[in-house]
Amino acid sequence: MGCDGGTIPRRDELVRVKKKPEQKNKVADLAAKWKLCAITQEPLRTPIMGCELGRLYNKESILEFLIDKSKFENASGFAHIRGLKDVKELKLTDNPAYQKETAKKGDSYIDTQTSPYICPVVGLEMNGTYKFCFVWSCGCVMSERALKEIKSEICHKCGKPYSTDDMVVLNGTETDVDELRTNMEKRREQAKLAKKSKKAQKHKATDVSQATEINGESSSKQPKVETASSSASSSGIPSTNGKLTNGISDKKIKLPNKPSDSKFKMANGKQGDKAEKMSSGCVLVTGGAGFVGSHSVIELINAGYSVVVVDNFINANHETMMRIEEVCGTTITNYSIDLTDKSALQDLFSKHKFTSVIHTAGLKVIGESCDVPLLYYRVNVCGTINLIEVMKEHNVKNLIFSSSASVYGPPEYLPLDEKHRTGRGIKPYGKTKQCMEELFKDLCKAEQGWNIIILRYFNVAGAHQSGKIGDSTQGPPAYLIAYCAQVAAGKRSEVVIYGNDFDTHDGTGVRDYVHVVDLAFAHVLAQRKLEKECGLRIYNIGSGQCYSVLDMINAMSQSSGKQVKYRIADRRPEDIGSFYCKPDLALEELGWKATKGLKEMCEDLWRWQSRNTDSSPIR
Ligand SMILES: O=c1ccn([C@@H]2O[C@H](COP(=O)(O)OP(=O)(O)O[C@H]3O[C@H](CO)[C@H](O)[C@H](O)[C@H]3O)[C@@H](O)[C@H]2O)c(=O)[nH]1
Repeated sequence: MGCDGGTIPRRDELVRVKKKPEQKNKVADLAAKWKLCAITQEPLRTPIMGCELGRLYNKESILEFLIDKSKFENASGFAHIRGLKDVKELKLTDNPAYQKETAKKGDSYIDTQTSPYICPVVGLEMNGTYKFCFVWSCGCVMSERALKEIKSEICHKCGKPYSTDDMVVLNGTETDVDELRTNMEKRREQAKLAKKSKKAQKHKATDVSQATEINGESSSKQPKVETASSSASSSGIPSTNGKLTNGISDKKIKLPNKPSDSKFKMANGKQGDKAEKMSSGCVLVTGGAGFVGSHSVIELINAGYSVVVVDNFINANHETMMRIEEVCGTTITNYSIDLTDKSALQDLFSKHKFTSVIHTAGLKVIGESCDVPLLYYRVNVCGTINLIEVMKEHNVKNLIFSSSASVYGPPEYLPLDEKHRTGRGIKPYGKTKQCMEELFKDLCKAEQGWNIIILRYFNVAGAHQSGKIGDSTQGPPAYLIAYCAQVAAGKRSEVVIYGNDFDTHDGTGVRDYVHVVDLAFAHVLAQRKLEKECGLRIYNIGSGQCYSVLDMINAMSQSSGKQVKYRIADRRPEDIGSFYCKPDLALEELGWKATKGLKEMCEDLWRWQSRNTDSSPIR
């Protein structure tokens, strides 16, 4: 019975042997690297981004990461990503043989051999078996074999020149990553030096011109910061007899007190100061480093307001703040705060006495909002709710809100007036705006004392006349006119016209374009309206003028002196033929109307575009 005769133990039961190291599942590792986002480990989906160390990410995850790094346990591993400028949207080539179904079998089965993407030159699949790279300057992805075979310094996919230092190996070996890190540091150091030398040159130029002035030519000139008119003229804004561009007389600029010390970290690296608490109050501009925000800050300062800026600087640039200061000739207190961080907002409001808030911050790309609606609702809606709650806590009840004409959806009649119904047939971006509009209406009904002006922007175009401020949003342009400017500048090969069979004068889509400086001035007039306790008001901010896609292409060709190439393609799904407004109410109640036409829009945009190429600090 049993084992009484004795069981002979095996050697490994008697002798302690060194355990073999646990074998890594190489297949799973490969799948993770090439199919999952490096930060969140979620399946990769377009738009896919690449960093300078060659890792792959979902754009949504990058945005989430930049908004709140504390949520990510592995944040330290991605410290090299400080903003959207530190990642590139990858231009991948679809694999015609790839079947989505194969890859959609869930967690249990990941086929590492088929990939949705291939090398555009030699057709190899991007599945981890072969080495793949992307070009940092243009984002085009191809296999290493293709690069060896072509041996050219022109990108085969987009035709732009590149250098070998520009190549980023995707999911490379440790040695590759070390090399990439060195290249990244070199690239960043070079950018820093270029910025420094540009600044030094500018100072030199200013010193020379000041010396000339002191030497007699114009020594009677007032220092730049004293009046709005002087800052206006320095920025190229026509200012005659102390009047601003829009015919309203200017006042002295109220300079914010110089910051000294505080627990607050200001975005411009300066320290805040409790003594700075302004008794007279000032205007808070959220998203003040963004496209509309930055121009609004300039117009507000020109009109004599004190301004504080908050921005999360994810999609905006610190350089923009410096340029606004340069254009206005004054320092601007600005903080790097995300509106989803309520406690940071509370700190900010207890530090400053704001009289009103101009709320331009938010995510704004319609197409992207369809891919990542949750993010859009969280940033646009939750961020705004945080802001409103904190405003209420501090009894700040004056608000100007950046809404969008996209709340109207397909027009039932034209031109669109403010009574046109909203909310039907609109995309998530428009829905977030609509949602906030409804909240404001309900809030004003329920609680006394709120003054809220909703500005529904039509198609914003142009840039500041100085050529220093414009739309510095990262990534490919999300709207037509910026696209035209990039084609003129040679950054893109052609404009794709989405449909030429609309019921319009030339068959291409017609829109209502408004110059960003005009639009910014609408915020100044809205601010004045708020001061008169206006309750809830909604205004269309458009020119009321219609221009087609071809009109825009021709105008940009003229302003730039370069032929903007185009080709006709199918309509975008659900695209609208004509979309323009009746801006009469804004004229009646705010005294606002667009003053700048198509030519000025294109000329100003071209000035900005041609001075801000990839080599400049604003990328
Ligand atoms: O590469 C392009 C881009 C656009 N278009 C066409 O150009 C016109 C304008 O298109 P945009 O994408 O520039 O602008 P939309 O009118 O579609 O949407 C814009 O206007 C809205 C308000 O009306 C919102 O403000 C929104 O954020 C903004 O992108 C349309 O006819 C469109 O089909 C092209 O032909 N090719």
